[in-house]
Amino acid sequence: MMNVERLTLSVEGNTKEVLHGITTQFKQGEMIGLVGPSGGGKSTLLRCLALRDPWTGGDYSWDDKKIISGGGKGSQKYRSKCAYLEQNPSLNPEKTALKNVLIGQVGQTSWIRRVTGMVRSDDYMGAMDELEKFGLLDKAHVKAGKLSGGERQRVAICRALVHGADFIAADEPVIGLDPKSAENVLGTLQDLCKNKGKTVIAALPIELAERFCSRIWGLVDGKIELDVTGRRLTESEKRSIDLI
Ligand SMILES: Nc1ncnc2c1ncn2[C@@H]1O[C@H](COP(=O)(O)OP(=O)(O)OP(=O)(O)O)[C@@H](O)[C@H]1O
Repeated sequence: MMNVERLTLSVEGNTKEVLHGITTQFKQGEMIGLVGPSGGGKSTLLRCLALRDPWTGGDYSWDDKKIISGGGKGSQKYRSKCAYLEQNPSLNPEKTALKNVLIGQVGQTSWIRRVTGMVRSDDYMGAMDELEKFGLLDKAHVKAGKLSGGERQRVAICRALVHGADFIAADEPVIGLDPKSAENVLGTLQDLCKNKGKTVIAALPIELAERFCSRIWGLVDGKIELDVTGRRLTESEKRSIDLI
């Protein structure tokens, strides 16, 4: 169980509060769709939950282990358990899919590993196994710059898992993908939650959130105004969070 208490995030020298004391809980195996109007704070919340941005205030615990107390960013040990997937995954276009997976993501893996590129042979096997599971074995030696959007996103998911992610925060992970690739990526994330006990929170258009997620958070003006499990939103709920 992840417990978020009074999460606040201020920017511009603490003069502008973007997240206003969010308190919530989520658990392993959940896939949560984050919806809401533009500028409501979705990306900011995802970055905070994935320990990429320091919290201005609040407490964060996982299974009763305190990760953040009164603000801050948490330790590298926990950061490596979280992955942050961007719209456009930041892969090195000159390196192969395999190498990108092995080296890891900024924030999730240590800089030494990324600078030296040093890997052990069992890391190599683990990465190839994971690429195979995602149907990317034939792309392992292709440079990331030559992969399609959906393939790049799946390489990024693979990379997150190889480096031990239990929690994936995804910021509009399928924007710009064709419907089939989008389904493929979201199906992959759904499967990780249902069958591997991973936790995913993803900013998504409402139609996709309703189709793929077990729970929906409506974020408006830095607050979770709606929290619905196991069903679609009603018209009046959609209206209440400015979606229609
Ligand atoms: N570092 C920053 N400096 C100044 N303002 C910021 C910063 N980070 C976020 N904001 C502001 O916080 C608000 C929330 O931004 P955020 O990107 O989290 O919203 P969002 O819901 O993801 O929007 P969108 O759906 O358009 O991507 C916006 O008004 C944004 O301008």
